[in-house]
Amino acid sequence: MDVLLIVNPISGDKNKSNFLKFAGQIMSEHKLDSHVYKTTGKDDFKEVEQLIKTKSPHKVIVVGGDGTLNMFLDIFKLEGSLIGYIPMGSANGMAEEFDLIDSPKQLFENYLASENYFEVDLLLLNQKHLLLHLGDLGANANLVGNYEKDKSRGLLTYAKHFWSEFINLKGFEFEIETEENTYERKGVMLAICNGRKFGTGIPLNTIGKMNDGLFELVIVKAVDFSDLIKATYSKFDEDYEIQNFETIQAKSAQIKLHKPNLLQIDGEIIDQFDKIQIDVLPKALKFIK
Ligand SMILES: Nc1ncnc2c1ncn2[C@@H]1O[C@H](COP(=O)(O)OP(=O)(O)OP(=O)(O)O)[C@@H](O)[C@H]1O
Repeated sequence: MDVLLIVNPISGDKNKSNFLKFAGQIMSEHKLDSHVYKTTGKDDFKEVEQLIKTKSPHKVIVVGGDGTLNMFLDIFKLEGSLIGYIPMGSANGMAEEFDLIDSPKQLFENYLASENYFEVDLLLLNQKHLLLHLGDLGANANLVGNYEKDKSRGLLTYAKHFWSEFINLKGFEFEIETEENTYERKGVMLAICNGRKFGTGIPLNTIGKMNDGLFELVIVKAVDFSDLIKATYSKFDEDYEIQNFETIQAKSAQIKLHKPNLLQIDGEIIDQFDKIQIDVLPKALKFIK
């Protein structure tokens, strides 16, 4: 198969029917052997795994938020298709990271036309969970968790949970052991970064590269948390705003928490953990450029 197009119909509350019509037309004009898979939120991994294993698509183009891309990492990494990502979620950290500024239609045409790609590392957490972009423990994960549980969506609901988390910021203690050192620390958030920027464009660290075989752990203390908010308004001034965050770069690490804490990966809540082993899977994915 030439192209498998995976679309999350609900991501970002965005209507994708125009885009789908356009994509269908272009693919039939080019006489491409293609298939469109719309996610349902149930058994998507199995369905896509089956499609990829039986049809071996040359390119897989994913339309949705970071969470949609994350759903299929395990199969993408095994089968080695070229991946095109079209951001249409509510928060699109990967779009910021890859600087995807073209419209969805333009991106789709670019991906069909190009055979060039760049390779990207993945992080493996506790031998089980794949992280493409950013994960964290503490304040932000709690915020994502409370937002997900809320029946209402949208910016106002997000703001409500943001303030309740911000007013009740709770520090937690943890130990980080890397190949080189052991660190005893306390913070309100511990970020695990393959990339550098939140979906809003807020940079968490300035040294991360997604293909260097390394990751960054960023410790955010209560006083620094307000910097994160300030940084929202000055996202172009990376070096100035985030100079306070302690950043530990490593090839592998183990985090031990004194008490279990909620972990979010690429915007999705995973579970509570008191121990997290982090390893890098170097150059595990091929993204079309
Ligand atoms: N048809 C569907 N109905 C409901 N949920 C779905 C559907 N398809 C996918 N999902 C869910 O969508 C999530 C991924 O959404 P993604 O993060 O890409 O978009 P988003 O709009 O940015 O999300 P959010 O608003 O939660 O941040 C996954 O948890 C997946 O299970």
